[in-house]
Amino acid sequence: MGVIELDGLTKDYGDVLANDDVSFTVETGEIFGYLGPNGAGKTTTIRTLLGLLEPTSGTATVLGADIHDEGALIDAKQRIGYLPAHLGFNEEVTGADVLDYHASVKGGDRRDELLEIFTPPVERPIREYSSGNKRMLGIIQAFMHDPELVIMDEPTSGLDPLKQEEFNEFARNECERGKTLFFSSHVLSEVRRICDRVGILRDGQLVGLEDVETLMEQGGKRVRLRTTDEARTALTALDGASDVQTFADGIQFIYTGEYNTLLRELATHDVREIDISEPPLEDVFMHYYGADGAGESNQEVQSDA
Ligand SMILES: Nc1ncnc2c1ncn2[C@@H]1O[C@H](COP(=O)(O)OP(=O)(O)OP(=O)(O)O)[C@@H](O)[C@H]1O
Repeated sequence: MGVIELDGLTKDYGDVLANDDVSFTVETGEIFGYLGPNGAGKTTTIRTLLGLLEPTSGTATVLGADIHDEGALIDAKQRIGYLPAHLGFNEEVTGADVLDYHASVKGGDRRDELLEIFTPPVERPIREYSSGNKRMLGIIQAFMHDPELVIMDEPTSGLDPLKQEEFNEFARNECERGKTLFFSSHVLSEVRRICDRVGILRDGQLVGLEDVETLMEQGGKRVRLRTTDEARTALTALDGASDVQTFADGIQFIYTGEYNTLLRELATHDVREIDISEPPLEDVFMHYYGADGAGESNQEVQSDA
């Protein structure tokens, strides 16, 4: 049995179908990234998994507990850490007070160890915290009772790049210790660095479920070159060439076709400069995010019109 299993999970808010028949399984020891643009329905899934929202239909289990079974879910939550997107700490108490309370409810064996890595000013009242300090306090709270599973909604938002990197390293170490991490994100580069597998959500529907390596392979290569007009026409007509951009003396395109075909075509032209690299993750995800490959922003423009 998976650590998290979703089976046809659906949440209809009335005017928005935020989760539409979502099914997937997260296995023990995985770092699973739950990806999607703003408003895709990630938070809705997370809150449903934790029993904070009632699904319209479908079900899920978390550490074997059915989300409709309140008692079982309460027991399971002793072994789950949760980092919400919006940290609703009482602003008047100190960070230490928050951690003391959490320790009294769920335990806090790892508190000191975590405070060595994440460094909120625990003696100060929360109202004096920056958003990064609040996030670090939230991370400590999520992990301090050494849970088997940690569910996080945008865990690195507000952290500076150095702390983000420390979080990534910490997450990988947790995974090696056999912990399972499930987190939502739209920061694609962090997903590349730390996730084993991703589920991609768009308009409430799961549109992709891949391991990260496969995702990157499917993304092809970005080819950028300076060449002649005639070569530009021939190269961009190749099977597997897409997202063509033209510059004054060159072109760039994404290539998912046969490498030998590309190399043979290149050899027949005057190529003055060439760079073949991994495409930006945004491009890899674009065909999942956008209905016609054009992406969310375009859809928003259309719907506003
Ligand atoms: N309580 C609610 N009542 C009505 N609609 C809601 C409610 N909560 C969320 N929604 C809508 O459901 C959709 C999914 O929202 P959700 O917060 O789950 O997305 P998300 O992927 O977590 O977005 P973000 O990355 O911006 O946090 C959005 O269109 C949102 O406006």
